[in-house]
Amino acid sequence: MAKLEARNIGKHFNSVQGGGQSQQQVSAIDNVNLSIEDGQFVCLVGPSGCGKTTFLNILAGLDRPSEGEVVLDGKPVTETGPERVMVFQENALFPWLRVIDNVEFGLMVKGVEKAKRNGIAMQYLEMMQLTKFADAYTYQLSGGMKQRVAIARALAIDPEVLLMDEPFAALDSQTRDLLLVELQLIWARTKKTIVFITHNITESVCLGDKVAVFTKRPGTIKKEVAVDYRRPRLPEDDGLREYQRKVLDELKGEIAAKEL
Ligand SMILES: Nc1ncnc2c1ncn2[C@@H]1O[C@H](COP(=O)(O)OP(=O)(O)OP(=O)(O)O)[C@@H](O)[C@H]1O
Repeated sequence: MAKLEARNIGKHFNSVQGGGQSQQQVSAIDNVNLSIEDGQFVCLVGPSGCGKTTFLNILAGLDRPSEGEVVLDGKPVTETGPERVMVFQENALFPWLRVIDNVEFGLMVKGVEKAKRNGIAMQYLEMMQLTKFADAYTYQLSGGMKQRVAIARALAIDPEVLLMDEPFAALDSQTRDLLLVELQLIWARTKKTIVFITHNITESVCLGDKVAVFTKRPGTIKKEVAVDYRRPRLPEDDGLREYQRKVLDELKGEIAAKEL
């Protein structure tokens, strides 16, 4: 049985036009089907505006589909739950809290007592090589460090599924390359199921067991490219080129040349 399954998901939004004069329905995604195994790393790629974030929000239970259903461990998902945690692109940390308090936050909400949550948070900060920065405020950190704090905060809650919306998009390429390897090591250690949106084809084949390629809006999955290559993978690995080409071939018809 799949860990997480999207069945015929569609989503329409009502968008207001002409200063509120008329309403138009925008179909963001249509008939999206995706089956994700326990512990699998799945990347989602597609043209801008094809509905990837909409789809991830629906997997998280942050939004409801207009059609279809999401099934987690055989049960329909109707709302958010502690077993699924989102990691956003940037600016998702609380700037008024220290790093350690950010990582402890979800545990505090769950009612875990102070000493225990501090121990758990320190363990994840150590995993992310941020122990020295536990007492720093987030404005004192680089972009890459902030994203590592965000990942530590998500892992500290011990979710079964991590839903990551372009978490490395705002990083410089050197930091991103380091985090690509770190994330694979953490994933191997924690055995989480991960769904990861990216615009970057290299990133998608470096991370994913499979890459689901979306069409342009209304987005639907046109192809799943399986990436059967050793880990940890480095973005510059020659063996990943054939998978990059496969993903690119699928994307070509969907994307304006300037986006490639
Ligand atoms: N709350 C909303 N109300 C109206 N339209 C919306 C809403 N959310 C998303 N949309 C529309 O749905 C479509 C898909 O948006 P979405 O953000 O999911 O795409 P995306 O693939 O994640 O885009 P990008 O790659 O640029 O981040 C877009 O046309 C967007 O304008």
